[in-house]
Amino acid sequence: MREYLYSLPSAYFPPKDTHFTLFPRSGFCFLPLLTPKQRPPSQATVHAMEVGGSDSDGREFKNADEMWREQVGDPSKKTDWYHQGVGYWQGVEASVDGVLGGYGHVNEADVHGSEAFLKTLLSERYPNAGTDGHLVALDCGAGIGRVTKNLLIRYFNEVDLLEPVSHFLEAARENLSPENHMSPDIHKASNFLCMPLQEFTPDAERYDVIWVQWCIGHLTDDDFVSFFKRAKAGLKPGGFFVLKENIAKTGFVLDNEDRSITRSDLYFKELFRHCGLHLYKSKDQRGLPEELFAVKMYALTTDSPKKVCKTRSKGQANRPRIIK
Ligand SMILES: C[S@@+](CC[C@H](N)C(=O)[O-])C[C@H]1O[C@@H](n2cnc3c(N)ncnc32)[C@H](O)[C@@H]1O
Repeated sequence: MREYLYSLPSAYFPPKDTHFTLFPRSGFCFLPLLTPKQRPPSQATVHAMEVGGSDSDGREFKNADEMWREQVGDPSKKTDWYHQGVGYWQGVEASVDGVLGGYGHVNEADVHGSEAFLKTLLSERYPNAGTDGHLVALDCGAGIGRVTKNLLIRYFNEVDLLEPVSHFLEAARENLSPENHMSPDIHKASNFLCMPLQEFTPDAERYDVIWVQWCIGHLTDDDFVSFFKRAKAGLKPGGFFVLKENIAKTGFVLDNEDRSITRSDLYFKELFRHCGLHLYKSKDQRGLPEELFAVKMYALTTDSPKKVCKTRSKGQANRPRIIK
């Protein structure tokens, strides 16, 4: 499986068919793309987590289980995993460019894509929000408050920010201070919570939307599932999650530098099932540079989608029937 791997090329001249790891943090990490011929048989017929993956040094794993056992197989390794993940971001400048791994220029496309998705969701699920609602959102792994400042604060009356890296959170507090944004009396950043997702439990039914963008890769599968299970209780009735993430073409890609994994669409869907969440809608983010991972937005609900009422087909409706 690994014969398509080549030694890492010059960082500045990636050969064709290489792939930046989502935010090529240091800018030195290129991962090979699988060509169609090299792809594993068919993910549809294989359990998503049984599909192999690779890491940023070109190592291949048989399946996710093998990778997780090696990375976080005992409690001290798991502590190291989270310590190194947060440690990585502690060394990053508190700026848009910093939280976007040197790709600050994708901010605009990202915000546009998110806004279109959010608007559709709000109009479908909160048609009266503009007139009689008081909407509250949670921005998870909020960094310097980029998503809140450019998007959430315009649609929600209150936004809470959760972020484990204190210098990012302090920058967010500054960026979102009442004098730095419009109409602070009706739209405000309320709580700044310095904490990682795996330790967080929200207040019951506080949020209409819980937004999780570009941070869930830091969580192990177990913590992913237990986070969403706890966070469900933090949603108001009718509320929903938005998860916006990088998508691996197949299986997963482990980033050895910042201790995160990029999961495939099928991998995510399997985790959603474990969380007891329903996929309400999803959308691909467009307009990002080609060398980056694909990015997808998922809207997830705790209630199952409404059953489609079966109407009789025209053929049946017009057919003579016995009057009972
Ligand atoms: C790529 S940045 C994205 C920041 C923000 N969501 C945005 O889109 O601008 C990743 C963020 O995840 C945060 N992070 C790392 N480990 C985390 C964890 N265990 N729980 C929550 N956030 C974490 C980092 O500190 C960093 O702010």
